[in-house]
Amino acid sequence: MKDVMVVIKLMMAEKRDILYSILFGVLAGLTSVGLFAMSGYMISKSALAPPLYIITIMTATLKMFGVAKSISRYAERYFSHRATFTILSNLRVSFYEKLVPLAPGIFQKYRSGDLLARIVGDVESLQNFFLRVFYPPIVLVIVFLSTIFFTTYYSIYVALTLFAGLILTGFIVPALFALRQGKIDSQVREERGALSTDVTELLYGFRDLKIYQKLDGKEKQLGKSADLYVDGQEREGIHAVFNQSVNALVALMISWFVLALGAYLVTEGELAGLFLAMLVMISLTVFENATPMALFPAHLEESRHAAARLFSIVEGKSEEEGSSDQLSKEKAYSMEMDGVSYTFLGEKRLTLENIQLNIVAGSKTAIVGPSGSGKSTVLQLLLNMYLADQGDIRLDGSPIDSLAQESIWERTNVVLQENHFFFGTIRENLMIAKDGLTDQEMETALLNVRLDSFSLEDPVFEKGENLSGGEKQRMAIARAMLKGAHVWLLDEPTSSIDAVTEKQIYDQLFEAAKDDTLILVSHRLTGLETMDQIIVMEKGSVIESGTFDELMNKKGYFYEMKQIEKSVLL
Ligand SMILES: Nc1ncnc2c1ncn2[C@@H]1O[C@H](COP(=O)(O)OP(=O)(O)OP(=O)(O)O)[C@@H](O)[C@H]1O
Repeated sequence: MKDVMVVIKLMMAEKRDILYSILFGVLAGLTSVGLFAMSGYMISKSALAPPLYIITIMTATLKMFGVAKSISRYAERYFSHRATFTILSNLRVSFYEKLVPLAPGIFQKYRSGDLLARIVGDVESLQNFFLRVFYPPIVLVIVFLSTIFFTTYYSIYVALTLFAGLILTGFIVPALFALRQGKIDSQVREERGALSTDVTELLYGFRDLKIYQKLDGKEKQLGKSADLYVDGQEREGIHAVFNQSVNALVALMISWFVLALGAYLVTEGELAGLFLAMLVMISLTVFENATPMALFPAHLEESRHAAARLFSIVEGKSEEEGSSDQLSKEKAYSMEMDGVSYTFLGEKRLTLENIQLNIVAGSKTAIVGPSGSGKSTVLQLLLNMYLADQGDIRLDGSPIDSLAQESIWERTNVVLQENHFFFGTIRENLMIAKDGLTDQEMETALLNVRLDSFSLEDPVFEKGENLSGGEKQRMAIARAMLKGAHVWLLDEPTSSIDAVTEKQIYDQLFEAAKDDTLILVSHRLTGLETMDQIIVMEKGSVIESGTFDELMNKKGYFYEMKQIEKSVLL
């Protein structure tokens, strides 16, 4: 229920539309009852051949009720849907804001398809919360109680019958069906998550599945998930319609009972026959509002589950949480790690163990070591993408957890091993580096990374499919150069680039970063002579550090690696 309270809190931002929805909902309900009551009364009254002016007044009142009913029903739909869409949009924004600080750690816990199913599907399920759970019962109770109050004036017995009908169709019948509907709904949600996960797997792995001729198997699996989901939806639909039909049947039987009771009261002389048709019409109409209540528990359960599934992802994170200290925009900052250890979620072995690092502001550092030794993880920790399990990380002397994440990302030029490119043009992909970039700045950046054969108008396909590995890396470097921050975190930025181009790019890059702090993760050991510091990692630990000459003179691990590299290159 805690999660539903979060939704209610977000909903309350739309108080005005909620009030209008209730107000017009009540008006629509009352005018509808009034319209039918009047028509019932008019039929009986007309049979007694009243003067023409009475019939004219009654006809005019009937028309007035008809028009008022249509207008208020329209207004109710308008305000309730407007409120729903605004609430959904608030919900998406609030959820996204909570999700951002958790990324990319979130991908260790959830598969992307499942995340997508939650963000799209569960948020969408919550639209029923306001439309079908929150305000309709308020409207129903007000309309019903007003009608019952009106009916007591004519017959207390009919009023009591209507009251019993309200309890039966509004609460008892829906509660009887609620349990089974809840089970079906939760199955359908699971099936939706599974289908979404299978679809994303197939889309991401399409090429490899084709090459390894395993596409058929995956497609069959996807087909099965789709069939299960469709079957689930069918079951859900049938059960929902059955619930509504049973509720409608109960409502109809109560109207029959009102007719029989009314007829008996007329014969007993306790009710004027003139009002019998009116009371029956009232009963038929007032239950119109109660029939949708059959789905109330199902929608409530669905909303509760959807909210719980959604907020379980961001549990414990509130918007107020997080630090607000900022790093300086103007200058390069220092970075320190003191006894830092880190283990990936679900892993048993330590990924990083007791790391000591001291990166002086404005210095150039290389981190080298065999594949899997933890170099990239160090960069991720310095970016505050992952949180260290033990030890302290300080940026510019401040503990990393006292700094706003945004400020760290804003002050760093980052090139990771995998960089994302969006569908669009080269210009659009470069423009994400910084606001207000001019075409000339972007063209210079392309020239600096030797991509001047590209024009800013050239297309970029989804995930940069039409760019080679080296071109993608050069685009990523260009983007980092355009950002203009004073700290550089580069994770093997030129691994797919030929040696000549690599040298030219590094010349430009080191010139641009001459006063900045720079960390370069590299497999290659060439060109490290000018670095202020080289950190050598193995199996999650720093095993050596020093300048190029110091490490070569030491004749340790780095020296050995250098000898192997030389022998391979010769
Ligand atoms: N998301 C993850 N979940 C679990 N384990 C991970 C994850 N990412 C990396 N690892 C593991 O952590 C260890 C360190 O990985 P890391 O990427 O930091 O190494 P690296 O030195 O940068 O390697 P490479 O030079 O191949 O890029 C590896 O053993 C890797 O298997």
